[in-house]
Amino acid sequence: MSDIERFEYVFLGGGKGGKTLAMDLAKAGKSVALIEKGMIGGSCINVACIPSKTLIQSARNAHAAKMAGSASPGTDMRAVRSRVRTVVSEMVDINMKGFVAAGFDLLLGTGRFVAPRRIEVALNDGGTRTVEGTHVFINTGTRAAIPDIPGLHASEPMTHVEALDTSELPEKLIIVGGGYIGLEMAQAYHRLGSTVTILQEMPHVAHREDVDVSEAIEAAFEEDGIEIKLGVKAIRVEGRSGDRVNVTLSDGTTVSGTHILVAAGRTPVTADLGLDLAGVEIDGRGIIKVDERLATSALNTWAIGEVAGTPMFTHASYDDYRILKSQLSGGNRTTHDRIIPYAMFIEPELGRIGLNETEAKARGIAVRIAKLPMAAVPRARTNGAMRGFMKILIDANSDQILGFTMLGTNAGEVVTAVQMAMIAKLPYTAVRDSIIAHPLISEGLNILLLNVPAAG
Ligand SMILES: Cc1cc2nc3c(=O)[nH]c(=O)nc-3n(C[C@H](O)[C@H](O)[C@H](O)COP(=O)(O)OP(=O)(O)OC[C@H]3O[C@@H](n4cnc5c(N)ncnc54)[C@H](O)[C@@H]3O)c2cc1C
Ligand SMILES: NC(=O)c1ccc[n+]([C@@H]2O[C@H](COP(=O)([O-])OP(=O)(O)OC[C@H]3O[C@@H](n4cnc5c(N)ncnc54)[C@H](O)[C@@H]3O)[C@@H](O)[C@H]2O)c1
Repeated sequence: MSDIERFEYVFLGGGKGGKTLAMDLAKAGKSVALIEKGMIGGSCINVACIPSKTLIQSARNAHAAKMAGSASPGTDMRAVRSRVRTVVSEMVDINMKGFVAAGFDLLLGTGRFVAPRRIEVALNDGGTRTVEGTHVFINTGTRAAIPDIPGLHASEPMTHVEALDTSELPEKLIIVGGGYIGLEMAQAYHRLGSTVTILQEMPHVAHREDVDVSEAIEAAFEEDGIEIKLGVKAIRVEGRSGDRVNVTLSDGTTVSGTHILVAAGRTPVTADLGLDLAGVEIDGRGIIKVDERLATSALNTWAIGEVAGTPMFTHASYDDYRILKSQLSGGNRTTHDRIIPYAMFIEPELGRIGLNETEAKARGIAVRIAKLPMAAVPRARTNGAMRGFMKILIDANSDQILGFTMLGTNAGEVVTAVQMAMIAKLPYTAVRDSIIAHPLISEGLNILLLNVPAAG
């Protein structure tokens, strides 16, 4: 074993929360090491949010040109990939500059615990280093889960990693999974010119949402020409992605395509970390067990982001950073009761903060509900974006806003406005009676909130 190098703080994996805390601590003069196997800035920047939102924007541009009546010259996937790569590499560069400016010790290689808070790193350019931290943070993320379907592995399916870095437009794309990645990629590739079929084993896509939301997404996608097969399991895959694939379904039918993309959830990156040697416990799914301070079962060993079971969003990993910063400096911020908003970047866009109807019912919370079709919002009409609706949940006995879901153009931004009202604990009437500029999409909130049933 190489000599042991000692640091006050060691980070295994450089995801959103970890890299941010590492930079903060290093800037404050602490001795810090960050071990990263290759993705400077983490998965969001390299293989997830940033390349996907860049690809989605290219697909939107192609769609808008088509809607405006421009002759469709066909997609130049080399140009699309080149744009994605440029945006990613610029952001990697910004991250690298931030790392250098912060001045922590960056170990490029794969880390593995060999003892509590001691990690051996197989360096990418050869050799090993062993580092030990007074505090250690695990921020290794997740990777695409490949369901155990006969023939699927052998078909060499794409995951988001390949789908976001290709110069080849699939002629007929089969997507396994109708969640975030499946839906975002399905619409993007359809707009770029692929024929797309989504296979979703649950009764609906976006299965964590209320059924009216899922059904509206299904209707919008089907109207656009994306095929969705609901409530079916793929039971066998034959062929190879990139050439020809045939998928046999549980209902006895077969779907054929040229490519297959798996978007069926995530597996935590914990299996090869030597966590048993570190005294760090995992649960049955391989997720690191943490308490509400993000402390693991081992002394001074913490976990951050998806590997700790934090909801799978960059802003949630970032909030883990806030929690750990607070914990290290004697504060008391925890994961308890935090409300995490999210947006799904499809059109119509999906955004949500707080409870939906299904969750309120399951928790026995009495609510008043108001719903407004996007067609009632003037700006949605001017934009030709009338699909979807807004839905708000108000406490039955007070005027507090408990949750807001929107399927419609700019949903993520409108959700943020509602989120601010919720943080300020404003009664819904304050938002209802506020002057919102005309014709913004947010103006729909004025109209929506007029429809809230009276209390009692
Ligand atoms: C296609 C896709 C699109 C997404 N879009 C969005 C979006 O629009 N908005 C949003 O909020 N979220 C989005 N997400 C989720 C978001 O990317 C993650 O929640 C976010 O990146 C947080 O990740 P993290 O902090 O848990 O770790 P990650 O960012 O995954 O970082 C883990 C790091 O650990 C490194 N690592 C792993 N093992 C080792 C080891 N043994 N040694 C050294 N290094 C190691 C990895 O290389 C990686 O850099 C998307 C995800 C995907 C897959
Ligand atoms: N806009 C965003 O913020 C964004 C974008 C992409 C990803 N993400 C994050 O990444 C996470 C992972 O995304 P994801 O799409 O892989 O997971 P997901 O959990 O969102 O969706 C996976 C879907 O696949 C289905 N499924 C699972 N196994 C299947 C099978 N064998 N056959 C057919 N369907 C199957 C599930 O029922 C589920 O609906 C998301 O939960 C989200 O938190 C966020």
